[in-house]
Amino acid sequence: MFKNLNKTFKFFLRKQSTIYALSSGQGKCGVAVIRVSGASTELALKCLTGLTNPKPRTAILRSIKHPSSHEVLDKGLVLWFPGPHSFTGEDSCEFHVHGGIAVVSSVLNALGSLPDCRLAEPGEFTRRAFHNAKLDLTEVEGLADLLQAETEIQRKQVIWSALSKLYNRWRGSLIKSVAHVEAHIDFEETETIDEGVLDLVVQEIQIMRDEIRKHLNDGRKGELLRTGVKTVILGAPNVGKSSLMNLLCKRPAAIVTPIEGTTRDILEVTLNIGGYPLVLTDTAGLRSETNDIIEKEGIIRAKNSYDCADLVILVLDSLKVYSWLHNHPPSSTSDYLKCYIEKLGLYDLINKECVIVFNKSDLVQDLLDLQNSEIVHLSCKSEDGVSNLVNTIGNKLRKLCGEPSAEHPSMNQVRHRQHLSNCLKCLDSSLDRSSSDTVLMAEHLRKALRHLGYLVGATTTEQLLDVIFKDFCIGK
Ligand SMILES: Nc1nc2c(ncn2[C@@H]2O[C@H](COP(=O)(O)OP(=O)(O)OP(=O)(O)O)[C@@H](O)[C@H]2O)c(=O)[nH]1
Ligand SMILES: [K+]
Ligand SMILES: [Mg+2]
Repeated sequence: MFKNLNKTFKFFLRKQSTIYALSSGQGKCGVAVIRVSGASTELALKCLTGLTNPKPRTAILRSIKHPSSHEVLDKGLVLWFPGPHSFTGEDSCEFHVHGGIAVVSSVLNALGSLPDCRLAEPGEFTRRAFHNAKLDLTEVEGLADLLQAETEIQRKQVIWSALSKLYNRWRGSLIKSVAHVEAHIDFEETETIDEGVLDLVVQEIQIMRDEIRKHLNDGRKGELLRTGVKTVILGAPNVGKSSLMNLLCKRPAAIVTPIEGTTRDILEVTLNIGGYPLVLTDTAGLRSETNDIIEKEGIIRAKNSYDCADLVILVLDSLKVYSWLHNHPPSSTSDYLKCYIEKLGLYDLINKECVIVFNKSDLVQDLLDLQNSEIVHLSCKSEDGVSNLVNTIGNKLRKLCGEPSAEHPSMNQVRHRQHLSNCLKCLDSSLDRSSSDTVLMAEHLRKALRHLGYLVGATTTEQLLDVIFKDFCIGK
């Protein structure tokens, strides 16, 4: 078996060429960083800069020349990171050159002229770091998220090391449990094993199962933070939905006119409110009395967005509320709201997170008494009430996404949820006390372990052997 492993490993080494790429942003910039990784890195350094035996991790100013024409391409800083103490785990180096397009492409071409050197594929540096056990899968995902994180809280949530630590702790404890159950099975007859071992395993599995269950019940907080909270603006025609959208995104994204039924298509903008990512959708005004087929289609689309929304911003026209109240004494604003929601056909609104906006407050004399923190007065015209609206939305977002912290990392990947749910199912089966079959229990635990392994991208056989040898001193 080891012989085969060695062969595979050598094959892998032979296949690995040295890769290079521009790792700072594309286009004109002050300094560009070109990264090289792989076995021929040292050779590349020597051919381009004449350096032999450079001091590791130290910036050295050198002329960078083409290896065959010896033409000076640029003068820049060069850094050498011998493996395994580099990002990828391989020998690596960096060229910090002037950021012009011509300079960058001439250095890339020079590297390309060396044997075994080729341009890196997207993500290849990270993939090599993963292969060399510099990062586990959750950390790789974390790095990708970090590069994409647009808002402050998203950045905070990219606490992949915390997630990775948590998953690896579960995995470590499960590896131990599997090893203990297997040893129990193997040594049952010889009575060299303590009976209490099995009870301890059951206890540990119960604790882990509860922890994973709690982690899974986080209300999709991490995922929301990663993909953005789907927020839909809804209301009757002409109440000012598109005006509200434009006000929040600070540009005339949607068409606003005094004509009812202006908006038909779904319009989406991405926003950052209080550090939380938001995908805001403007929709067609909801009404049943229209014969316009385009508007009808718009209303169907609005209802569809409502169905998959995480947050609803319900907009009303204050002037209409005012006159309705005048004509229907002694009704209250909450009576109006009930009728309004019913008329729009939003029966299950109660099950959604919702912010209610009484718009066009500039048109009424006295503000209506609302007595509800989820309702805000607003005038899109005078912009009165905007900060109150933003705060109210911000509170909702905090409720939906939570405040991620390193102590309570939340799941940010659908993939994590799948593997963890599968793992949980297996743990439940392993604890099914109706059968006292330890062989079956071990089988369920091994399956659970496999799912945690998929999660962090690791195999388990060797670690299992480690525990078996360490904990039981087999062959002593
Ligand atoms: N006085 C006043 N007028 C407003 C306010 N907000 C919007 N309006 C006006 O109300 C009219 C309708 O605004 P829109 O933003 O197009 O309303 P809508 O809800 O998107 O309309 P539809 O897309 O047709 O359903 C426009 O003439 C706006 O200028 C406000 O706060 N005060
Ligand atoms: K309109
Ligand atoms: Mg509109």
